[in-house]
Amino acid sequence: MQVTETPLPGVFLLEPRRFGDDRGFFCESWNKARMAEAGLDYDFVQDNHSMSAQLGTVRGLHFQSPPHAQAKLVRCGRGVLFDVAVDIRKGSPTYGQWVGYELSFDNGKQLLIPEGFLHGFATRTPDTEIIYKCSDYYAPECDGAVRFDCPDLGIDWGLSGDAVLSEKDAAAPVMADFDSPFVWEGAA
Ligand SMILES: Cc1cn([C@H]2C[C@H](O)[C@@H](COP(=O)(O)OP(=O)(O)O[C@H]3O[C@@H](C)C(=O)[C@@H](O)[C@H]3O)O2)c(=O)[nH]c1=O
Repeated sequence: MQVTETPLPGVFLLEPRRFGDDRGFFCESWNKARMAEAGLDYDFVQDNHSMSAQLGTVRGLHFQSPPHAQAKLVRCGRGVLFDVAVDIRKGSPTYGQWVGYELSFDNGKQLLIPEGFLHGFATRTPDTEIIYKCSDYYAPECDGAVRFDCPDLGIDWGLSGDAVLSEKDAAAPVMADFDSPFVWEGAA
């Protein structure tokens, strides 16, 4: 597993080693003990899998607030998506900054997003599947969102038309109207 920290400290790009043979490939997409040795010690308790039919679907930007905040380990099961993390920890030197990476079935890359970040993605192919591990269970009462196209964030999603959104995501507030429940606890 190649592990690379992104420009947002705490957010990591993971590239599992793929063992190819005549049948296809094999990879370990998560190995708790090995990742703990690399400093990424997470207890994931829920796996999520969604499919977005239309190219240009955006899900996000989402978070769960404490006491049910979630770290997530994200990968693409089919097609291509653009995955984004945004720092929303008040007082963080990188508050409001984002990183985005193309995750695809072909490249096998994964994004590790800790608590205190928004997460969202845009699909770059039809019928795109995302699979992600979460460090806490779904808690709808802690569910929150920020508009994916908030001008203060200025995320370049690479969309060629209007995004396909859920009603909930279309009604999400922009950063200026959003009071983050997360506070930066200092450099690790
Ligand atoms: C997230 C979630 C949803 N649901 C249900 C609630 C609802 O009826 C249906 C669809 O939920 P949503 O519209 O919130 O699904 P979606 O917009 O795909 O939400 C997800 O987006 C990505 C970007 C994330 O990071 C996730 O944490 C999650 O927020 O699934 C669960 O049962 N468990 C879950 O963990």
